[in-house]
Amino acid sequence: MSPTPNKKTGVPKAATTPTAKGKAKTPEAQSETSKQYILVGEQVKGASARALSLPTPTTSTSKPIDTPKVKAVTAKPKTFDPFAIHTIEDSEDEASTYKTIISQFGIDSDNNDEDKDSDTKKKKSSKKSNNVQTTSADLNPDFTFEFSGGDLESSAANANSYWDFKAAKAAVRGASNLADKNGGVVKSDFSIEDIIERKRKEMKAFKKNGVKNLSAPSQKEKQLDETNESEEEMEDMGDVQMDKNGNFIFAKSESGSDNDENETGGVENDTDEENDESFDNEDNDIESVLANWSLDVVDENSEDEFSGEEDQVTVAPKKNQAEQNSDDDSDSDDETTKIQDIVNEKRKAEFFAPIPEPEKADEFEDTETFTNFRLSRPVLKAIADMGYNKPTPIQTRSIPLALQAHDLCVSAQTGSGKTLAFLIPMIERLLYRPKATPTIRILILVPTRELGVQCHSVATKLSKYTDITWSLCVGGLSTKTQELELRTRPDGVIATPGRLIDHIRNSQGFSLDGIEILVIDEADRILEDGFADELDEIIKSTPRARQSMLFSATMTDKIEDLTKLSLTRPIRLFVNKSTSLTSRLTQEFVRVRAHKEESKPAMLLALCSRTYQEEVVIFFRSKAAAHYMKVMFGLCGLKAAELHGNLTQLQRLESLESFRDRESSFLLCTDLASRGLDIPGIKTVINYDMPKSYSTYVHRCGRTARANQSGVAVSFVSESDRAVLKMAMKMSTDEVQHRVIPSKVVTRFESKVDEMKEAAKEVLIEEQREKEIRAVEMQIKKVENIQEFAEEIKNRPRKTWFQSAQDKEASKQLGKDKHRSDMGISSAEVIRAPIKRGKFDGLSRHKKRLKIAREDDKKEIAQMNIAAKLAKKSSKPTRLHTVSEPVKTETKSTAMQKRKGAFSEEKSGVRGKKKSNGGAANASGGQSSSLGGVKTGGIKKKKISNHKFKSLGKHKRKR
Ligand SMILES: Nc1ncnc2c1ncn2[C@@H]1O[C@H](COP(=O)(O)OP(=O)(O)OP(=O)(O)O)[C@@H](O)[C@H]1O
Repeated sequence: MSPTPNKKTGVPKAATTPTAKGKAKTPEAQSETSKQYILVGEQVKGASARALSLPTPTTSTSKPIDTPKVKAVTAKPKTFDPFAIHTIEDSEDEASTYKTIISQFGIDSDNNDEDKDSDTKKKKSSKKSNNVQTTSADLNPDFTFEFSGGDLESSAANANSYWDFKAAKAAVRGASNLADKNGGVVKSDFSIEDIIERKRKEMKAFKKNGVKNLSAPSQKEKQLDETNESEEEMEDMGDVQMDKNGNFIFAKSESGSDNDENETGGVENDTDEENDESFDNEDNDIESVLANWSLDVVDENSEDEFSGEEDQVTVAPKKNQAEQNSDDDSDSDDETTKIQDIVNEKRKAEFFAPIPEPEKADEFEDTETFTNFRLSRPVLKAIADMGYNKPTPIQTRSIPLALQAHDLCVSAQTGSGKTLAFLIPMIERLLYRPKATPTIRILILVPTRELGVQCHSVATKLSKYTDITWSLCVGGLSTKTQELELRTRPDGVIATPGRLIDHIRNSQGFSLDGIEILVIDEADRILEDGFADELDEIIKSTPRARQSMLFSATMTDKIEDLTKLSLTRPIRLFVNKSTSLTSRLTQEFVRVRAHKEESKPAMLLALCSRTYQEEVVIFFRSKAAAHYMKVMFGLCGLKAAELHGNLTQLQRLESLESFRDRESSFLLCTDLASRGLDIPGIKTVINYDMPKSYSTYVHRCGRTARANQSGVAVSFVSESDRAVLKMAMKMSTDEVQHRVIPSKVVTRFESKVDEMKEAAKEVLIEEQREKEIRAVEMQIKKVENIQEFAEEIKNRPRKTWFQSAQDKEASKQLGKDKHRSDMGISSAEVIRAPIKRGKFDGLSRHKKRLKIAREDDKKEIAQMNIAAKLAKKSSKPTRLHTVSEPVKTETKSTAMQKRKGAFSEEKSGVRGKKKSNGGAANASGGQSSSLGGVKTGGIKKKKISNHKFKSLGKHKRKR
């Protein structure tokens, strides 16, 4: 059986062509296709050109891969929905079939977890082995990958343990001390919960008896009370300020925003500048959209019209397509856009490789199981253990291409399974690595620590039956532990950019020279300004001949951004429109009128106490607001966890754990949690503050309605949020809903909030004191340590930092600026002036050249557009008097020409003649000629003024 080569690529079709639906292959056939698969790898052009040791799964002995025997499940149940939740009732028959297979072939049943662990341990101890078969010796040689994805009970269990915090928690800085304190369990030693609970009880007692049941203040508190006697009327508590009436003021400045959560000191922000601009332009249109909402019928201010207790939910009318198009048309210059599109498409066609033929056809849409990818047995078994039976569309498309070592640029909806789409092929390829010298071959970059923890957890699970090792290098975890781990040269490293650079610079012997596959998850985020310097440094440290894969739900295909990554003819796989949300998501909007902004806490409490009571993620624009609401929720008796950059790493992990384990019903967070986090079962996302960019909105909403589940996204929309609202309505394929919380209810909750204000203030003050005490204790401990280990500290090699303090501040500032613009914080609210950065600051020569080239390209496109416009203009019949009319607009380049003196003047005169004679500016050089021709009247005026300036000194000119 010889593979049929693909006409274009020479790649044998058999390698990527799935078997017919439901058909299982005999072991012989499987082994045959495995042989073909090896051939495929050898023939892949890009792969061989890069001379990787991982391009395709092949052993050093060139033995055919020992692929699993696929046993046909004869009575194949109805077509499988990959995401369907299998209940015992609907799958009883299937379950019995599987159980027979399980007992027959020794696949782990639910009580076999320990065995699995011991299997893994065994494998770890025999890691030095040089052959993939050695690992599979630990496995049942008769393992069968069944179509339904294995033991259903264990899949359900696995679904809940997608996240595993144990490793991360154990690696948290100083975790061992905490474990000692807490009897072996790693737990943070300070929690605000106790303070809130105490205050809540006091409030209750006060309400009941009219007496404030104050607990006796501790000695430390007494001391602090004395020192704080001279407190100012306005208390500054870091993020939250309080006026003398006890009202909290959330600083709109950067102090409250979650600016330092990513590993660079940048912010969790979103670059969608183009969209932002168009939002601004469209601002007026939204009036009509809002007016169309049944606000005339239901007004939260009018009690008579709506005096019931239930929220009213109505459908917000959507403009029809024609109206939408006409709106869009009026916003943009048709001709210019068309030309831009053509130019862009041309550049993209040159930059991206065409999708190889087999993937073009929809044949993979029907891929029944993971076996069709010819994956090795250990990988298939791990997939089955995790409960996955059918690849999602993005997995179907990207796995075969990734296995063939192509560079990929992938965009697919949130929750569509992108993590497995890159992990499966990487693990498969790692199985065939040369093992003589351990090398770090894979690098996965993620923007946030939590995403790193999650990805590490999935990678570890998928590698369960292999000897592949992973290391997690993210901020907040012990650098020492990571350093030791990196010395063992794990096969793959999952890292946040900042921590990775710290290791590149300071961990002895650590380098990225051996990297063969680079994956950037949430790539559009990492390509943003906040990470620019880090990314440059990382890319420089990895070999050019590597495979690179970029993934995101809002992936950019802007070539300007992608060139930074030195990709090799990447394939663009955009499975869904990158800005569209799943149709299983219901979008609701709650209008917040300008004078009702201060009612938002009450509205949120009303919503969470009455309507959305469980598995709710709430996004705030600042850490301070999230924390304050956490106190309010606590005082109301609602169990809420918080997740933002003001918490320690351990607290962050604990929050996630408590939310994941349903100990807390609400997760109050900043955009730190907006990307990538996969917590099964989230039912609702609430945008307490609407983000300013639509792509952030997409990522936030994407925390629910994942993996074929449905969900609701509720957003509070203020006057200033109209742009995103309009975009959301435009992009939504379904109707969006308008929710009105009755004013009676809001008023009731407002008085509750008023009642709690004093208690909340006390909680925050108490917390602040606790923190101060701890800070002093830490300081004392630090001094003691310095004294005790002075000699050792002196002898340590000096750490070098990627950025000087000034640089760090500058890039932080950049990020903050971006965050402010994303969150719509006006410059008037900004306290510090932004630090200016030179255009080419921190860029290598190569990068500088690229940037210049890109700018040149931009200029060229702009000039072409102008030329086209003028050509269009000149083709129109001209009114006689227009010839002598002065021209209002002028481009920079013509102004420059004019400054060049007599020669250029003469030239422009000639051009002017050309124009008036010929009329139409021809394409070749027509651009400047047409410009010169039209603007004769204007030139003279401008020229005089230029001369006037020239005769002045530089400083005078400025004035
Ligand atoms: N083949 C599959 N069958 C069933 N469930 C799957 C499959 N692949 C992934 N999943 C599940 O889908 C969920 C979402 O996966 P994942 O986190 O990879 O999504 P994503 O596309 O990366 O989302 P985001 O864009 O938000 O990062 C996970 O809970 C995962 O367990």
